[in-house]
Parts: sequence; C-alpha cells; structure tokens
Amino acid sequence: MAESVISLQGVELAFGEKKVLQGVDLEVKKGETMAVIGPSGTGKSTILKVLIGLLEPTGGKVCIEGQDVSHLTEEEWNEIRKHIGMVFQYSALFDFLDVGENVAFGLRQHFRLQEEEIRQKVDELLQDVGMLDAKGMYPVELSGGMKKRVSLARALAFGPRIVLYDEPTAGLDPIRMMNISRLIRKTQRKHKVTSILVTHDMDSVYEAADRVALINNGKIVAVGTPEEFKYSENPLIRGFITGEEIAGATEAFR
Ligand SMILES: Nc1ncnc2c1ncn2[C@@H]1O[C@H](COP(=O)(O)OP(=O)(O)OP(=O)(O)O)[C@@H](O)[C@H]1O
Repeated sequence: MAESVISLQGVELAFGEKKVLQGVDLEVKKGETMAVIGPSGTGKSTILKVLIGLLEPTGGKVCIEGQDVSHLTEEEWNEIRKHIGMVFQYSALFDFLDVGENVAFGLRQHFRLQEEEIRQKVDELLQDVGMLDAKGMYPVELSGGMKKRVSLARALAFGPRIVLYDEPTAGLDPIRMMNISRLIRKTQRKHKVTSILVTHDMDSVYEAADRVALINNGKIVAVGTPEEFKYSENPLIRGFITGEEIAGATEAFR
C-alpha cells in the first residue's frame, strides 16, 4: 500500500471549552486527492489550519511525510510550509500586484532566480491554469473563477508536494466550478501532488477526488471512493449528499 503523506491520528482541537476536532483519523496516500466533506462548522477548515501549523492540536498526532508535526516551533513550520501550497476560499491575492507578480511573489520568496527564469516559470504556470492572457491584469479586474486559477498558479509556483484546497469552487457558477475541479485533477496528474480538498460541492468530489471523507461532530465518520459515496446507503452519507431528510441523519447533523 502507498505510504501516507498526511496522517492524522486521534487529533483533537478545542477552542476553550468548545471541542471542534474530537479524535480525527485520516490517512492521505502519496499522490492522492482526498476530499473532506461535511456540514458547516464541523471542523473541515480547522483540519487544514492544523496541517499548515496555524493551529496546534490539543490531542492526538499529526504527521506530514512521516514527520510528527503535532508540536513544532514556528521556525520548524516554516520549513514544512515550503512544501505545502494552499488555495484559500477567498483566493487571497495581493490587490496591489498584477497577476504575473502575484504568481512571481512565491518564487521570489523561496528561490534565488534570475528575472528571466522567473518570467518563464510564471508564464508556464499561468499557461497551465489558462490565465496567461490575463498576466497584466489586477485582481480587482478578475472574476471569482479567474482569481481562483491565479491562486492555484501561485500555490504551485514553488513546486509544493502537498496542496490544500479550502472550498476552491465556493461562489462560482456551475461551469466555473467544473473548470476548477478539472484543474485540480490536472494539477494532481501533472505535478504529482498529494491533496486535501475541503468542499461542499459533490460535483467537484466526483470530478477531482480519489477518496472522500465525511466529517461530522469533529470526527471522520465515513471514508470511501466517490463512487461508493454516490451509491451508499449509509444514512449519514446519503443525508449529507442528497440533503434529504433521512432518519438518523438529520438528528446526527444537528
Ligand atoms: N479561532 C477560533 N476561535 C473559536 N472558534 C473557532 C475558531 N475557528 C473556528 N472556530 C469554530 O470551530 C468550528 C469549526 O470551524 P471550521 O471553520 O473548521 O468549520 P468548517 O467545517 O470548515 O465550516 P464551513 O463548511 O462553514 O467552512 C466552528 O464552530 C467555528 O465557529
């Protein structure tokens, strides 16, 4: 079996009295895209924050590429983060930089490259996400889908081995949603990255994910392939993906 690149074992996280993660177990294999779905407020984004060292677990163990990262210093995290690209829900581009400079930013931070090398690399990344024509535009001039494409190019600029997506299709129309989902799949194949895709969008799960985990009340309650989820009779899974009132599920999701 392929090795786990991301491993969470019994991970707990509390904000004061509020226990958000209550023993999360999740293994993501090398080169795999794992979708994490579940009702709002159940801890999906919190898992991503733990995986980039923005939040420290209050219990359990988190490993990235075999290294225990549960309690690292900021300096140690800075090393780990060099291998992790993050695509945020709200794209988080710098408004004062044009598209090309937004993508170049990460390159300038991580590598000592000649300007010509930066230009070539930026062009290649923008070409990959279909945004080369928009290189000189500013974020304010871009649609939501375009911003997410640029955000992905920027996340890939320093050659991450892991990419974390936090609701990358939120707020887009169905066509743009599908385009971003395809781009996530293309990124996985071309760059051989291991990914976690936090989403509410089942079409994106079917298009881009190899496996999917359902979180509820701070715990992973089911893991399977998108196909298995699609045809599952598990009331928790069906209740979530169809939105139907299914006995046992509605109560559980309350
Ligand atoms: N810094 C914080 N301080 C206190 N509570 C927090 C903090 N960050 C998140 N929470 C709480 O933790 C819970 C989980 O939040 P999280 O953002 O992980 O949920 P989510 O599953 O990603 O939700 P959504 O699907 O709506 O984005 C929520 O109830 C939220 O209010």
